[in-house]
Amino acid sequence: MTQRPIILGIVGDSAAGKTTLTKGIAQVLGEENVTVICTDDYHRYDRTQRAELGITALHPDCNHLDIMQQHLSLLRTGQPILKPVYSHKTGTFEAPKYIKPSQFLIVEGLLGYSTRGVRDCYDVKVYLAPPEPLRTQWKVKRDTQKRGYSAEQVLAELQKREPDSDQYIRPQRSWADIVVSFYPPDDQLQEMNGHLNVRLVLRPTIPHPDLSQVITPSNPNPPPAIRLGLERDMGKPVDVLEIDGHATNEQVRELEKFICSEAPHLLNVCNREMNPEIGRVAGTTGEIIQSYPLALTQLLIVYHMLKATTH
Ligand SMILES: Nc1ncnc2c1ncn2[C@@H]1O[C@H](COP(=O)(O)OP(=O)(O)O)[C@@H](O)[C@H]1O
Ligand SMILES: O=C(COP(=O)(O)O)[C@H](O)[C@H](O)COP(=O)(O)O
Repeated sequence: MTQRPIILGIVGDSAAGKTTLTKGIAQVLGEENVTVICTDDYHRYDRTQRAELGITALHPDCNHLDIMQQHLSLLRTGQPILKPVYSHKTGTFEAPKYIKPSQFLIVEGLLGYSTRGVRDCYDVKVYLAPPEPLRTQWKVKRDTQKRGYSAEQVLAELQKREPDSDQYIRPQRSWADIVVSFYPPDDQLQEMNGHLNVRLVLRPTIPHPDLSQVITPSNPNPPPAIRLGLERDMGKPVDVLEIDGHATNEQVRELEKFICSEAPHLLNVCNREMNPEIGRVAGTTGEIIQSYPLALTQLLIVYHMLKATTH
């Protein structure tokens, strides 16, 4: 049993859902067992300086990626760090914070997989890739409600950032063990967060549970609510698991039980009475999000984190 912290990376563009997923996973693992780090704290310039220099927060040069990597290497061996603190409220830096990692460490942010050295620090790597229209909707909502921007400012900022998103953020998808995309059914972009489907790209870079034992191919018309397929992602073969927001409790339970039976450490997590919270999480704007697709995504990620403790 390993003594060092198990490190989960959650990377994705701004408002892709990193903080929300992080919170859900920390809830499942027990918040007292989890340390969370947001790599926005490693921004090199504050908001005013970025505006003066005409650089976006997404550009590698706008972040102390070398220090971030040093810190992750220290945390990986259980050592403490003095982490910088960036405030989204004021757009400035605050006093650094002493951080000693607990049993699990979640590192979430924009550029977490941008160098080889930093990628080597994680046990499990997740990339969040909602469809761009949904991310825009999420970003406008959050940044107007929580960060004091107008909708016009957010849309203009997204446009300004697009070249950096394309060049530096999205390519990181290729390094992830699991790519998570929540998406609205039938491409309807309404406010239906409770019923979003999820598409999980499972790369063979970590050993996933053999889901083909429990999800068998069936008549595609109408498509079943839980589907498993073999596809290509960025040119490489991957398994793709899709769970619809309208999947029934019974269908979800079967998959949940199978994943739980594969990892004895998950027994506590899998007991719904002990974990009524599974799949329920407060979004960064305070709303309660509860869905089976989210619950199963959390469960699969936690499965890998707990498996990593036994290596
Ligand atoms: N899985 C989800 N289901 C529904 N809404 C979500 C989900 N993830 C994120 N959101 C919405 O998107 C907003 C931005 O998400 P957040 O977690 O703050 O993104 P990030 O940390 O990547 O910038 C949240 O305030 C929430 O309203
Ligand atoms: O893109 C992000 C990252 O945060 P998140 O991934 O949570 O959206 C922020 O906009 C920058 O950190 C700049 O900060 P600010 O908006 O405070 O200038």
